[in-house]
Amino acid sequence: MSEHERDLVSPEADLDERAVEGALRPKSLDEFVGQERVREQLSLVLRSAQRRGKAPDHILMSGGPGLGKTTLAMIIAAELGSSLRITSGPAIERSGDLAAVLSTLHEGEVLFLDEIHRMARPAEEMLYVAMEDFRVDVVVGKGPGATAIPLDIAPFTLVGATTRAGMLPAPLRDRFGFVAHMDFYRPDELELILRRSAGLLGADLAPDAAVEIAGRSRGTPRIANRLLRRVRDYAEVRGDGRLTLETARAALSLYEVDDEGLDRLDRAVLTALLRRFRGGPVGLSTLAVSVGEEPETVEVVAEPFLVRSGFIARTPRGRVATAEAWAHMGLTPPPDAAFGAGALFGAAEEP
Ligand SMILES: Nc1ncnc2c1ncn2[C@@H]1O[C@H](COP(=O)(O)OP(=O)(O)OP(=O)(O)O)[C@@H](O)[C@H]1O
Repeated sequence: MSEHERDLVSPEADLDERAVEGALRPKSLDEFVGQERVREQLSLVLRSAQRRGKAPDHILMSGGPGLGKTTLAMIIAAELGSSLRITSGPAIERSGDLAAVLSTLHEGEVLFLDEIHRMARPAEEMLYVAMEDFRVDVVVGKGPGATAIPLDIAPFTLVGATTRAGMLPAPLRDRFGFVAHMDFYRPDELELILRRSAGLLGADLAPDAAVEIAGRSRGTPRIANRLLRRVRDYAEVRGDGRLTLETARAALSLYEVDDEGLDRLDRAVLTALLRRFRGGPVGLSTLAVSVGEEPETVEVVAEPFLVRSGFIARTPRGRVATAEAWAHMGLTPPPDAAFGAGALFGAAEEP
């Protein structure tokens, strides 16, 4: 499977794609589609801070890639009328890296720290103090002679983002005044996002084509916008430029993204599980070998969405196809199919 094919339904983006995405980002909370609860909560946090004339509490956003965390961080800064500084956990390898960022912040600035769970441990401790007391202790010298020189920093608001809130140490989590949990988007929300993006791209998107693309976008705005760009390409080259239902279907079938948003790898895994292993249970490695992939690829790339969509269940005895998987692939389950024989009943998840 080529990189390009897989990229179509991956929730991650490379630098080139992020540059393209910039043009499609909503600029205010009102423009931000979906996540109603988060939007309402956030709006309250920001308004009350503005009334008090203070920087709002630190904000943690948790949720998968492509759900709009960076976009929201930009909106927070814009709503507060302040500027945004962006860094990420992997970029902070030593506490000095963090000290350099913190000590150059201006009053009221918003610091967006993406993938905060991947920050170096010593930097974490420095961040605790900075968040609570707006102070950085800079250590000068080494060994027994080392001394910590306290340095005041400007009051700021930290916006941390993580795909795994559970992986954050409790002392760090506790220092956030508000945690925004970002969920996958409903198809009607994705439809709105697609219409908005089409408008910005100057594309003529038919309402039923928006429904079609939304249904294949895995609940993720980034994937929706990406599929929209591919359908637009197709419409421009092979059609008259209009994004009709027919064009959307033809384009997505060419790119092998099916009506549930499964791509070739997803379908290969399901086909192997159903045809070769009669729906399982089968171990991850055996399943991976049968589709010619590394177990890790199957586990990390394909499985999470297959499990989330209810096509595969992870049981202590291995992977099992559900009734939905048989139906989606247009196959008839054998009478002794695992999902019917109580294999799923009461089964705990495999670690
Ligand atoms: N609620 C939304 N309304 C409209 N567009 C959205 C929304 N959420 C995300 N998008 C669009 O989806 C794309 C990806 O969003 P964003 O970069 O904010 O995701 P992210 O959660 O920060 O992802 P990552 O963790 O990979 O950085 C952007 O082009 C953005 O404009």
